[in-house]
Amino acid sequence: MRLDIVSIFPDYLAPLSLSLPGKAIESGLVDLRVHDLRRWTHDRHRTVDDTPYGGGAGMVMKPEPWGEALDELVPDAPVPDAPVPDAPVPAQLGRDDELQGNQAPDDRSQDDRALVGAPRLLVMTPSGRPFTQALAGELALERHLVIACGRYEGIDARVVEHARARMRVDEISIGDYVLNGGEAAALVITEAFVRLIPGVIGNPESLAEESHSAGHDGLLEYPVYTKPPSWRGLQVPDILFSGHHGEIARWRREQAVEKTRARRPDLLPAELREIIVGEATSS
Ligand SMILES: COc1ccc2nc(C(=O)O)sc2c1
Repeated sequence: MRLDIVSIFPDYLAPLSLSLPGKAIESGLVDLRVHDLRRWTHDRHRTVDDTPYGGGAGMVMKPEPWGEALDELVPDAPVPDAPVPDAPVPAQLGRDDELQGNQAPDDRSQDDRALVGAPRLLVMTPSGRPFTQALAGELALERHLVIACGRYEGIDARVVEHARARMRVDEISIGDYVLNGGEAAALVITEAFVRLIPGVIGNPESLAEESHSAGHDGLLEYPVYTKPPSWRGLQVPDILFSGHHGEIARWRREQAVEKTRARRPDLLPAELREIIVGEATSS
């Protein structure tokens, strides 16, 4: 995968050279290129923003630098008409695939598979669609991603409008809170999808039982323990010493369901949602 990230604070993306993303880059699985948006400015002050039309507080990112950046990073290559080689199946898709009826890539139509090879622009914005594990699984399949990190009050809307005419564009948010710019969000989504690229994590099985993974029905993870067996008067649950793998798996599933029910009932599979009949009929 080629990954271009454009920001006015390129140093903010330095942590991507550490840990897992760093290993993915060293191994050549990810070709990361971080760019300073000001490279595509031509005035003495390297201006990237201006006052908003219609008034209002703050500044808006000018369209020209972004337009020139995308022209350079995503030349107008036609969508590949050659058959797309088998796309690597993602280590996992998230639960909201079931909710949204998404198919695993091997069920994609030929057109969809052809698009997998076309560049995809991700614009980080608080008004974007929520980033999910399912989307992370999709992005792990892409060959060329460009991530645009907004700042100030956002990027002139014509940048996305123009880009949509020539590439796939997703406006994405990592959550319902306010950041100062898209760089932190870019770090988060990059960590989430790079680890799903086949070959990045040594043991893909470790992905199967993570929170939000389809292999775990999208449930939250069960509690984990390691040595010592007793720590500050707190014991490891006896079941984990039993050696009964079936019983241990059952206990872990129960723990995951209860944790999900308590913290994220919205993630519970329909068949596990409690129907409290008594209360419903007493009135
Ligand atoms: C102006 O640029 C911003 C500002 C806030 C923000 N918040 C994001 C989020 O994903 O929550 S992306 C993003 C970009």
